[in-house]
Amino acid sequence: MAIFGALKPKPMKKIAVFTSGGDSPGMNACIRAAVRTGIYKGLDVFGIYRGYEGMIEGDIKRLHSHSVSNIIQRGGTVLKSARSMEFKTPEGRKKAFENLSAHGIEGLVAIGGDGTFTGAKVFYEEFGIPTVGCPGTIDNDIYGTDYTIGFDTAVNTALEAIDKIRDTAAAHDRIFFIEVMGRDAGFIAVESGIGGGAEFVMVPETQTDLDAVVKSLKKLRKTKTSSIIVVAEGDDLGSADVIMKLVKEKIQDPSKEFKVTTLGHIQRGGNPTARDRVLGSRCGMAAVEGLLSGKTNCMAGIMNEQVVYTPFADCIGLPKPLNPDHLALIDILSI
Ligand SMILES: Nc1ncnc2c1ncn2[C@@H]1O[C@H](COP(=O)(O)OP(=O)(O)O)[C@@H](O)[C@H]1O
Ligand SMILES: O=P(O)(O)OC[C@H]1O[C@](O)(COP(=O)(O)O)[C@@H](O)[C@@H]1O
Repeated sequence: MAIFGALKPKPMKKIAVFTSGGDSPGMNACIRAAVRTGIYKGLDVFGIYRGYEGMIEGDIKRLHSHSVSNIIQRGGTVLKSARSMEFKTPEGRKKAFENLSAHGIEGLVAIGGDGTFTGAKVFYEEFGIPTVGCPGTIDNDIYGTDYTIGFDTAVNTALEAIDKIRDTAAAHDRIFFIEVMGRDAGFIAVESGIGGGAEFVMVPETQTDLDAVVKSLKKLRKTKTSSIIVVAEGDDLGSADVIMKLVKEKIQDPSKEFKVTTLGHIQRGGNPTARDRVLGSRCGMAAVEGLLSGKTNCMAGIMNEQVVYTPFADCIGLPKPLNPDHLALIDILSI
């Protein structure tokens, strides 16, 4: 007799976890949580080293509870990360599938950003290995989670640098352009700008009005002797250096000194903050629980303090806009 009804998820015995794309502080907490949740639920858990590159090369090892001891406080990723061109080809993905099959791996936890989820989606659609993602990027530009793992640490790193630059900017009456990371998104710039008391924040999401900036800077000079301008690396006008030169040219005031500091990869490293450790741990656990309950092709994120599973298609395809209240705050508080 045929029995109809909802299909029960096939019981899983072996899963693997990997980190891919840009690394971010808190990824280790996420790995640790995925590994230990898997073991707690009776699974064999494997680690894939160097993301999709390691999947293609078969760089896959069994992980135990002690394999993830003493990593929660560390930046970077113990599984290493890589950007893999070969995974973008059907041949590369076939090799990856063969390696996973050889280990009997039936489910994946993919920790990374939108590129990682794009790869995971294509791979799932081709080979059907259930995959749940965790949002690991400092940029916070992923739909389906209030914050991404690593964002809070990156903002705090940028903030610490801005505080230090502010001391010397004030001492010498200088105008500083500080470039923070954010190829396509201005979240780090906005939050570090608010926290650092920046006069202006320039982000890829909005068109930067150079004339308005110059006008305001000239006006501000009557009340302030130094200024901090935070520029996201992907601003439409270019890098902090390019923007500084454009502003300098327009201000035409030889008494004013302009300086540029590019913070760069220090924002990607360092010990994760408490927030990133908790977020990483929650997402890692939710990813494994999601896999075991039959979820796939989606990301485990946290929205309003609750675990939420969002299809990869939405995480990749839907925009995550900046909070307009944050932008207004910068304008008002910089007078
Ligand atoms: N369209 C795609 N098809 C297959 N794999 C992809 C695709 N886009 C990205 N990937 C894989 O995901 C990896 C990580 O993506 P990347 O954009 O570098 O980082 P992030 O995940 O941090 O956004 C890439 O190196 C590539 O191997
Ligand atoms: O030096 P890399 O690895 O290209 O990383 C730089 C990039 O990392 C980021 O912080 C995050 O990028 P991902 O989306 O790939 O995680 C970008 O803002 C920045 O341009």
